[in-house]
Amino acid sequence: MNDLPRELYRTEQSRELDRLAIEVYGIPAYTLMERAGRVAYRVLRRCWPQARRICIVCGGGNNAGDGYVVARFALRDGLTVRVLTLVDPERLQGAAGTAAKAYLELARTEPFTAEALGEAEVIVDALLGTGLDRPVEGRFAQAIAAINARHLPVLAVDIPSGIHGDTGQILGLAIGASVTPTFIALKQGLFTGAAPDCTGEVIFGDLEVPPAVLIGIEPAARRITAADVNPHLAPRQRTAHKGRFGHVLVVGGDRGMGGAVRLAAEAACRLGAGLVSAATRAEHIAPILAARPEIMCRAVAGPEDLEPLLARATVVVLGPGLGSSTWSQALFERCVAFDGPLVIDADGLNRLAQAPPRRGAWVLTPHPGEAGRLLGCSAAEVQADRFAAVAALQSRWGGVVVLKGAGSLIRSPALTWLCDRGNPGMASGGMGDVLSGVVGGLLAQGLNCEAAAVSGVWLHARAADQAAGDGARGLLATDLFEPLRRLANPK
Ligand SMILES: NC(=O)C1=CN([C@@H]2O[C@H](COP(=O)(O)OP(=O)(O)OC[C@H]3O[C@@H](n4cnc5c(N)ncnc54)[C@H](O)[C@@H]3O)[C@@H](O)[C@H]2O)[C@@H](O)CC1
Ligand SMILES: [K+]
Repeated sequence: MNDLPRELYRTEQSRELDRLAIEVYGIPAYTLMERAGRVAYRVLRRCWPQARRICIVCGGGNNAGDGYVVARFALRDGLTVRVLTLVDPERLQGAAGTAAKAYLELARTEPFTAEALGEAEVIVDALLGTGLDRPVEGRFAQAIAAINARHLPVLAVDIPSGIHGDTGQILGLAIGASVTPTFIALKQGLFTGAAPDCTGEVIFGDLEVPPAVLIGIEPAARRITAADVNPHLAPRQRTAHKGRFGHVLVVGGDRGMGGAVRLAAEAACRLGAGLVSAATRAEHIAPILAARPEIMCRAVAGPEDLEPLLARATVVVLGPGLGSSTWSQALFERCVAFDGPLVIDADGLNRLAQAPPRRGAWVLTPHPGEAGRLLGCSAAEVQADRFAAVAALQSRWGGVVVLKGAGSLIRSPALTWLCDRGNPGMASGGMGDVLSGVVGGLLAQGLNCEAAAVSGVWLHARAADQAAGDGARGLLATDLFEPLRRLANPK
């Protein structure tokens, strides 16, 4: 994954890049297709070196053209190749028509049937690429369902058929691939929405297109890499003291939800905040202190009790376990007026939905359900276009917005960032509380909202990957603390 470029593009931009490569840089369309097919074939051989029987399923566009090139390379290597078509190869146009013709000079194709998948060991999905412009139905849907039903290794050419390249949404039905070699530019939809369940490993081929082609087309989003994060985590000076690293105040933990405060507060400690306080219900004080004596715990009965704490805080994390009582409402109202950076999560976001204040220096960290409540739509509608949702949230609420979920998105006034790390073990209670504390801990050390959100999301996901090891099921939020500490001190 580390070899992937960091720039992400929309499909219309990737088409423009193709056009520039062809028209301005003089690379013939068929040459690009040959290179795409060669990359895909190499990936196939590398992933399944023992496979001898390959089935290539082709649609009617350039994605199919890539498939015909793969078929030709496979034939040349003496593999048993079956090309199954959804569109008569004689009808293919342009470079795809050339690729189909070159294959037909060597061998025949057959119309797609589920039975014709026969004894295949690997299936190549060359049905639909970035030209997908409507929901998959009819024969295409039947073909995708039949391929998925085989549970065989599948290589998806450029993008799994049925996935929309801009949103990662499944339009109707999509191929579940094991690996997706993708070309020229990374499509932003490969890494979020439903796509992470469908792509398998994404492998990039630049098709030898000169980097100059990319100049002038502003990427739609950026993948976060270590290079974006580690410069913010420079080694500390020997003379450092805790007064230099901020004071995080975590506010939340209504009755029955004290754990959320403890998780956020400990996460802020683990990221290196100088001091961390928690303001919560009286009954949570003893258990939090027993578990983590480094956290300064204060019982708050109402907003007046917050005053001395807010006076000392440099950052407030508002929301973990905050609940929806009158106590919660009063604390919320006082804290959103805090004169410093804020992280708002969980119940804090639900309160924001009811009373819309707008404020610059904050990081909002909704999951799709909370994002839906803020935008007045369903979580499913948020998931259908996460890029649009995070942009709408940021434009309405200001600050920096983190839309959580596979392929977390971070939207600042200037940029959209995407995190392609993390694992399904993070789908467990308390993970969001840890993230809000991580971001708070980074803000306390002087990072701005964008840098804290980008770095926090990435460190949190990387910590979860390290903690999960070989198995995501059963991962606990507290398992992230040790790897977080390691990651907060990059070598
Ligand atoms: N020169 C280029 O432009 C290159 C393109 N490449 C390949 O070309 C692909 C894009 O090619 P195209 O723009 O021809 O698009 P596609 O190959 O994705 O297919 C478009 C065709 O599918 C039809 N279609 C769209 N949605 C459908 C649906 N739901 N059900 C049935 N049919 C549907 C369209 O009407 C159109 O005929 C890329 O994904 C990539 O694989 C690569 O060969 C690299 C170079
Ligand atoms: K495809």
